[in-house]
Amino acid sequence: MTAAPAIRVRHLWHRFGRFDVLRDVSFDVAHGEIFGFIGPNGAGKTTTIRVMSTLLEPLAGRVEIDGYDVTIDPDAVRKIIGYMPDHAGVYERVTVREYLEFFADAYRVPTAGTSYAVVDAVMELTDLTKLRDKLVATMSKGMKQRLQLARTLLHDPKVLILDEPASDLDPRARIEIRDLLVELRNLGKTIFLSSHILTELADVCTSVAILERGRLVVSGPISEIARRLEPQAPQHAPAQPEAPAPPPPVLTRTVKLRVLAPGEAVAAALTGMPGIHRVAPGPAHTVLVTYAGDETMVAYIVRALVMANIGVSGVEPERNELERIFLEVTKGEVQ
Ligand SMILES: Nc1ncnc2c1ncn2[C@@H]1O[C@H](COP(=O)(O)OP(=O)(O)OP(=O)(O)O)[C@@H](O)[C@H]1O
Repeated sequence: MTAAPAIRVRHLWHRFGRFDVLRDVSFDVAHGEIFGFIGPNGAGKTTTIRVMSTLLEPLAGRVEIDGYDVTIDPDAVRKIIGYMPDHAGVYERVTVREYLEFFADAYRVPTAGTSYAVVDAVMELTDLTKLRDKLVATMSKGMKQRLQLARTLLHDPKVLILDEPASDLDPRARIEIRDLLVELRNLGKTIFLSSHILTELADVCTSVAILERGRLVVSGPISEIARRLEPQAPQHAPAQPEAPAPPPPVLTRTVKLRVLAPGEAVAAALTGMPGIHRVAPGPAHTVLVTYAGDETMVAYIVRALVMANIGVSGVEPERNELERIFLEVTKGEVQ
């Protein structure tokens, strides 16, 4: 493994006409990550991806894939990446197998004569073996998306760059793509994916970069960003103010608990516990507990309930970490 990150973007600028589409974008993607590149429509995600995939020369800045500069060494980059554009068409009048054999030849993948073992392996991995003789034209959108992903895997790329891989998919197809991405990561691939819908693949991402109007708002591992956004204790006692200063805003989280007792019993058990802000009924016989603090508070809450003889059968954050980060760092242009 090289010392260089899988993807390194430095001070990337791009302009279409007089419009700055990317403005000083910098971030790193470590090897083995599933990295979510998130931003609203028009934020500049596809433009960044096209630069990373050697399809567009940046106006300024530098992008490296596994240490290779996309402008200086595009051929080396193309061998390392598997790029799946958004809304790419597929050839319709061929079978799944014919489609993949065609691209295996186009990529000059060694095929051991006409046996195309690599196509078999990729179909197996992407769960397309059963559909091998199916005409592409008759496949659902989700299946076609899987076929596209299979195509990007034929030359065994180290880094997958997927532009909106789950857009327009129904929930089942989305889950299937998500599971496949996790499997690919377990095989050692680095996966860079973009999305304008926050919740789409958020739960599989290990790190994210959030782009808004061509500028990077935040990037890094989700847990680290969340920690950075934790309210900090004041460093110094404030000088004696004339009038009492308004209290600083307290950032809170809400956890949804499934409990084997009425909500009033939960409220009674948690009343007076430091950090608890609110206990309210939640959907479908759950209780929403709002608290200040980090995840250890959840452990204290559960312990307090168990000590009060209240069984807890489920614990889930009302909003996942990424959604919380999003709401705090963006200006509200994201779904
Ligand atoms: N070839 C082009 N010529 C002129 N303007 C362009 C071109 N490509 C993109 N743009 C503009 O650049 C901005 C960023 O586009 P880009 O496609 O990178 O955004 P995006 O974040 O991928 O959005 P989406 O989620 O809609 O795909 C948009 O305002 C878009 O209209």
